Amino acid sequence: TTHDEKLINEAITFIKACYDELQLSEEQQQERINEIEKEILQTGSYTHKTFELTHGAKMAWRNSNRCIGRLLWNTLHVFDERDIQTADEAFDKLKRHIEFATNNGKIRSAITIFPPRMNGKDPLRIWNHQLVRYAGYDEGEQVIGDSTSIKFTKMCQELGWESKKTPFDILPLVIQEDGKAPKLYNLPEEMIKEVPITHPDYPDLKKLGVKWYAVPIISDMRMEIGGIDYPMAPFNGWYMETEIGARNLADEERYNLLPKVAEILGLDTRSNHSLWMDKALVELNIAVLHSYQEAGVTLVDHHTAAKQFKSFERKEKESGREVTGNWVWLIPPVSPATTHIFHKRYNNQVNVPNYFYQNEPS
Ligand code: HEM
Ligand SMILES: N=C(Nc1cccc(CNC[C@@H]2CCCN2)c1)c1cccs1
Repeated sequence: TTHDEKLINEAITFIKACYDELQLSEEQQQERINEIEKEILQTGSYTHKTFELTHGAKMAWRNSNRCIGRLLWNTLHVFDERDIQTADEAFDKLKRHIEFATNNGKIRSAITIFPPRMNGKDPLRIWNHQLVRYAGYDEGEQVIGDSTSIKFTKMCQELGWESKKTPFDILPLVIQEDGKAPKLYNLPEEMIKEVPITHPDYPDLKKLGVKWYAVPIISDMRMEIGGIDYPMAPFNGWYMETEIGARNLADEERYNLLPKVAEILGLDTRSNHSLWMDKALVELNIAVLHSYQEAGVTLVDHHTAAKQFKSFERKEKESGREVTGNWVWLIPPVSPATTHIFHKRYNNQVNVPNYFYQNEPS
């Protein structure tokens, strides 16, 4: 079938599912399908109405197989910013997103949707993986900061970015307009909430001078709804503690804190069977939970998150929808077998609307 026929079919599939869920009549559905068919045949594409875009973004979250946080899919705050055209205007909307989502620590899940891909071209693109993230510097024998940011940090420096080279330098936003040269935007420090990591029983942990940022905002994925691609649609939720305590701060290739935590705990790090690494790991995750609680920043522990996911499974069944999921990503990296997720299987079929990886912008 031609490009237009393929798009018409994808649009019809989406409108039927979306209008059924919103309990809109068959007539409204058929009328809208006719209207879209006409627009596609005349222009090669079609434009979502805001209510379709809003529900589509929620359906995309609900279909995200790797996400344990899907119980709240219908509470997503959607900002429709498809009339934004310049990088400067986009920067203003990204600052608004950060402030709305942070909400002084009572995090609100949100997505800001910028113009869709048209004729294979992206009107706007963010080059950052997340709106807030730490820089990484490869100083030969040692890495300073977040090793996953080394390549992006080098690119920022080539674009003229200067920094203090601490382990926690907040990266600038890199926003590209219409395939042109990308522009750098520094986020106001006061806008970025961070959490110092301390432990209720081990005061010495504070001496590590470790912190993490409050709100994870993914800015490099493509949202697909009814055959339309949205290459710039940053979305945030809140963290599950293991992401910070068992991966970002624990991985050898990241901040590699387990040996330091073990020393503070006075553990015997000479033998594996003392399980010192496991003890250090659990205490680091306890510290992360404690620190975000102290700072009044929303965070969920992996047991609560798993229980919420169980509720999501029940609610979806009641709604007559099959839950799809990616077991490998859904089990938490700490004590996975203590959750129900570990002991069952999930159909990893990828449905649309959904969020996908996309080619790096250039
Ligand atoms: C509200 C709190 C939320 C929690 C606690 C949560 C938790 C998680 C966790 C722990 C992961 C695995 C991340 C990793 O291992 O790197 C994940 C993946 C994912 N989440 Fe959620 N999530 C939340 C909200 C959201 C929202 C609002 C969206 C989108 C609207 C979303 C979409 C996704 C997607 C697309 C992935 C897969 C990312 C990838 O493939 O790299 N989540 N989520
Ligand atoms: N809690 C979150 N964590 C999350 C969700 C999606 C993607 C990511 C980043 N994942 C990429 C890293 C790097 C490879 C494996 N994990 C984190 C959320 C981020 C945005 C909304 S929820």
